[in-house]
Amino acid sequence: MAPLPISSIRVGKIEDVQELIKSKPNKVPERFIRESNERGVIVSLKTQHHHHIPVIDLSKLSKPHTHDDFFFEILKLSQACEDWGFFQVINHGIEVEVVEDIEKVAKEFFEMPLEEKKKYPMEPGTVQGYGQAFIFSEDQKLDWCNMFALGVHPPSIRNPKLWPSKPARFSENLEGYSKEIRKLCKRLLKYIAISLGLKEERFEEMFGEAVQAVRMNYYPPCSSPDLVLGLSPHSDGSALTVLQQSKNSCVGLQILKDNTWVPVLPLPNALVINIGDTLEVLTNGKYKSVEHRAVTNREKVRLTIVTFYAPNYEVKIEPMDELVDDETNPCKYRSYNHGDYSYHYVSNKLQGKKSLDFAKILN
Ligand SMILES: COC(=O)C(/C=C/C1=C(C)CCCC1(C)C)=C/O[C@H]1C=C(C)C(=O)O1
Ligand SMILES: O=C(O)CCC(=O)C(=O)O
Ligand SMILES: [Fe+2]
Repeated sequence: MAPLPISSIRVGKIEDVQELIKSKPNKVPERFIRESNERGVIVSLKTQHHHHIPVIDLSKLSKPHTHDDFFFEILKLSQACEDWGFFQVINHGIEVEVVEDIEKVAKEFFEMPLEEKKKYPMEPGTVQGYGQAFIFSEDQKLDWCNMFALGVHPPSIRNPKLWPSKPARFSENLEGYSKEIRKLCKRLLKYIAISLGLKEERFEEMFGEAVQAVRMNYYPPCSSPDLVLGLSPHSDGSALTVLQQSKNSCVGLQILKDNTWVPVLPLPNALVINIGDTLEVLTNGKYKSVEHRAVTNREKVRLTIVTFYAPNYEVKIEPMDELVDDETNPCKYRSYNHGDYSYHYVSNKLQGKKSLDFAKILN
């Protein structure tokens, strides 16, 4: 996947949000202020009667007591993927230390002086390194967030110069964490295949050497959270995304359901999973990639660690034959190469589900 030509992109000054609040804690620069229709309203969990995203107990799938337990959980999973595009997993089997260790080094990374973080810059037109991704013009609004993103697997997508030497255990912890998350993604894809009535290796065989990337999002507190967004609305280009919210995290992630922004309540020791654009295409729209965004709050920092898991760039993507029926369920997306979609995805600003127009067959 070739980077964009840097010389053609003028993005203006991108202020570092952590530095901004140190020097002017009560000021929100114009470039962060959203139009009134897109502002991040914080939806209180106490006063609103929300439905919450489904919770899947993975121990019921890996060690079911009965056949019924297994199939009930698979049914819950298929409903979660169809109706929500999001769910949380509990009893996922990843050791608490692995989850805590990555959070610790991520926090330490963001808390280092700017000069140190600037050694790993995200250049305009690229998506790896420290900075703000998906900015392509001088008048584009900025998110109230600092990001650090790295390609992890296969090794060919890594840029070793961007793997930081400080904090000391950053790379070691990220390697360990990524191995565990990769195993989890493979397991989830097996269960998702079963939920679709497919053989369990279907996705693993199709994906080849899957691409895996990580993005750490650090949302500093904001004096006017109602004017800004932590992260613009988007769907993920991946097949699956795994999101870890920091321990004792406040609510920040919201998903768009029936035209309402629904907050995702952080649960202890749970991971949030969402269906990406690639699974939406493969399932011919049966499972949906759902638009989501992050909002900020006045008091607390929020940190999330997000893994994108996707097929190898060489893989041809198209709705699976089993999920297409010319009469009752016609094909909604064209075939394309996953590398081309990745390039398209990262060369456009985050804008709801717009990236998927790339693949839609318009009637
Ligand atoms: C919100 O999405 C992203 O930040 C993102 C970026 C992923 C990537 C890196 C950080 C480095 C290596 C390449 C890659 C593009 C995977 C989303 O990635 C999605 C988009 C596609 C397409 C995909 O495969 O993952
Ligand atoms: O930080 C969050 O809550 C959302 C992050 C996210 O959606 C992303 O990084 O793609
Ligand atoms: Fe996302």
